[in-house]
Amino acid sequence: MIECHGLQWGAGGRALTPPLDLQLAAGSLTAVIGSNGSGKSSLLKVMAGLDRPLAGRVDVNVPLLGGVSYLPQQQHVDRQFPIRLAELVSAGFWRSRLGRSERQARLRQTLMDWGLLDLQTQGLHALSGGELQRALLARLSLTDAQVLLLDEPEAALDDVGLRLLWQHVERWQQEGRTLVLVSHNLAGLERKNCEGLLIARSGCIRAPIRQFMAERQRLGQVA
Ligand SMILES: Nc1ncnc2c1ncn2[C@@H]1O[C@H](COP(=O)(O)OP(=O)(O)OP(=O)(O)O)[C@@H](O)[C@H]1O
Repeated sequence: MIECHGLQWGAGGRALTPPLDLQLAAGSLTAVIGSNGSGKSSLLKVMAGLDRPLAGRVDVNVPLLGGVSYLPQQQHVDRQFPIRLAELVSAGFWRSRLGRSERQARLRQTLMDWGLLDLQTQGLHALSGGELQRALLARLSLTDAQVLLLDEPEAALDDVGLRLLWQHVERWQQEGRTLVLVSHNLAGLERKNCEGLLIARSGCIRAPIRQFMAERQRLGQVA
C-alpha cells in the first residue's frame, strides 16, 4: 500500500537517514519511533505528499486526494482561524458523497463519540489541548481515506481520550485501512502488538515494537 524506494528526506537539503526502502502492506499498523529531531514527522509529511523527498520516492497506491488522511501535530493548527469546532470536524466530509441529512446525523454521532457535542459551537481558540486533539481525530474519523497518517495522535489526550483513540485505531484496522503513526509511547505500543519503524541517523530499522523494547539497552534511545 505504501512503498518507499531509496527514500531520503530532511530539511535544508540535509538527509536525516540513509536511503530507506520499505513496504507497508494494506491493513498494517506501523509505529514510527525515534528520538526528538530524528525525522519522524518529516517522514510522515513526505508520505502525505506535503513535502518532497530529497531523493528516491514514495508510492502510495491510493489517490493522494481523498485516499490519504493526515493528522498534524496540533501546534500546526491555527487556533485564531475563525471556525467553530463542528466546522473543523466537518472538514472530514471533504470528497464525501453523503447527502446533507446523512452528514448531519454522522457529524452528531461523531461529536458524541469523541465527547465533543457540548463544544460544537466553540471557537478553536477556546479549546483545551485535549479537546482540540479530539476534534482533529474526530475529523479524521469522518474520512473514508484508506491510508491514515497520524503524527503523535496520543498527544494531550486523557485516559478516556486514549481509550477512544485506540478503539478507533482497532476499527480502522478491521476496516483494512493502512495506518502509520508517530509515537513516543513504546510501552503503550508494545501492548498493541504493532510493528515499529525506528528512524535513526545511522539507518532505519523495522521490527515489532516488543523487539525494540527488549533491545532498548543495545540500541540506545529509541523513542
Ligand atoms: N521547516 C524546517 N526547517 C528547518 N529544519 C526543520 C524544519 N522542520 C524540521 N526541521 C528539522 O528536521 C529535523 C527532523 O524534524 P522532525 O520534526 O521530523 O523530527 P521528529 O523526529 O518528528 O521530532 P520530535 O520527536 O521532536 O517531534 C529536526 O532536526 C528539525 O530541526
